[in-house]
Amino acid sequence: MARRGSPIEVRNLTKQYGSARAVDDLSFTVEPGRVTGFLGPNGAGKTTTLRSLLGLIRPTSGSATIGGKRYAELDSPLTTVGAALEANSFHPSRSGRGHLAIQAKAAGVPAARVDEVLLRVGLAEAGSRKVGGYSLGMRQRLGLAGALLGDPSVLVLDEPINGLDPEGIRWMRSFLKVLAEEGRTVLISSHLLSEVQQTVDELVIIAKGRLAYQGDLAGLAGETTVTVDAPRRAELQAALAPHAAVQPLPNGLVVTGLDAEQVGAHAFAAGIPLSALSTTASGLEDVFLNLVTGEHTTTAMEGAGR
Ligand SMILES: Nc1ncnc2c1ncn2[C@@H]1O[C@H](COP(=O)(O)OP(=O)(O)OP(=O)(O)O)[C@@H](O)[C@H]1O
Repeated sequence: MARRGSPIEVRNLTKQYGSARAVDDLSFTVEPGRVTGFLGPNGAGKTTTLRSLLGLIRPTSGSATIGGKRYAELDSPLTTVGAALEANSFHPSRSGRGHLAIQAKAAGVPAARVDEVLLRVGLAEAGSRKVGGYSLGMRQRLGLAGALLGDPSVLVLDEPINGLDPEGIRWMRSFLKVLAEEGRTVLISSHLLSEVQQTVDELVIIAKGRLAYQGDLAGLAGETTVTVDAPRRAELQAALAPHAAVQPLPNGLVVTGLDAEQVGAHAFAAGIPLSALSTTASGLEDVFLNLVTGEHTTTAMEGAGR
C-alpha cells in the first residue's frame, strides 16, 4: 500500500566536472500523484541530476531533495525512494529472482517481497531464468521490480521506456499511471518527447544543464502558422508584412502571428485574390527540438519552480 509520495525538489543544482558544467543552476519540483517526464537530449544533464538526487554524487552547489531531505538524511531511504538507473547493469548469469534477492537483502526488505514484485511487473514465470536471456523490455521490468522492492512512495526511473516494443510501451505506460494514481511521486527520464508524450502528466525539459521548460503538454503546444499564396505573391507579401512575420517559401508565404481568417481579410482588403490558404500546427516534437537546440528558453514557464 503506497503512502502519499513526497515532492522532489531540485534547487539551484550545479555540478561541475573540471571545466564542464553538466548541470547549471537547475531548479524544478516534481509533485506526487502524477507521472513527470524529465527530458533533454543526450548529455543534457539528466543522469547527473538523478545521481545527485539519489546521493550518488555530490553537487557542486545547490540541492536535490525528497520531502525536503537530502538522500543521505532520509530516515528510511530504500522505502522512501526506489530507483532504476540502468537496465543493462544486471549480471547475465544470475536469474532475475537472484538479482532481486540480493537487492532485497542489502535493503533489509523481507525476501517474500521478491516474488510479489516479480508478479507485479509480469516476470513471475521468467524470474528463475538467467538475465542474459532477457529482452531489453524484460530488463526494464526487472529494474522496475528492484525499484519497487521497498514499496517506496517516490520512484525515479532512468529511460524506462527506451527500447521497448509497442506492447511493452503500452504496459509500462499504464503501469506508471497506476503507480502515480496510488499517490506516488513518479519521475521518468527520456531523451525523446514522442516516447513519453502519452505517459506523462507533467514535463521538465532541460538543455545544456539548464531548465528549458516545466509545465504540461498543452503549455508546450506548437505555434500555428498560416500558409497563403496568390498569383500576385509580391503584392500579397507587401499587404501582410505590416501585420505579421511573413516568410516566402516555394509553396507560398508562411505567416506567423495571424490566423487564416485574418490573413484572408487583409488580402481581401488589399484586393488580392488568393490561390491557397491553409493552417499548420507545428508538431510537439518540433517545439521540443527547438527548445533543446535553440538559444533561448520558452516563455511558457508558469510552472517553473512550483
Ligand atoms: N563523471 C563525469 N566526468 C566528466 N563529465 C561528465 C561525467 N558525467 C557526466 N559528464 C558530462 O556531463 C554532461 C551531462 O551528462 P549526463 O550523463 O548527466 O547527461 P544525460 O542528459 O543523462 O545524457 P544521456 O542521456 O546521454 O545519459 C555531459 O556532457 C557529460 O559528458
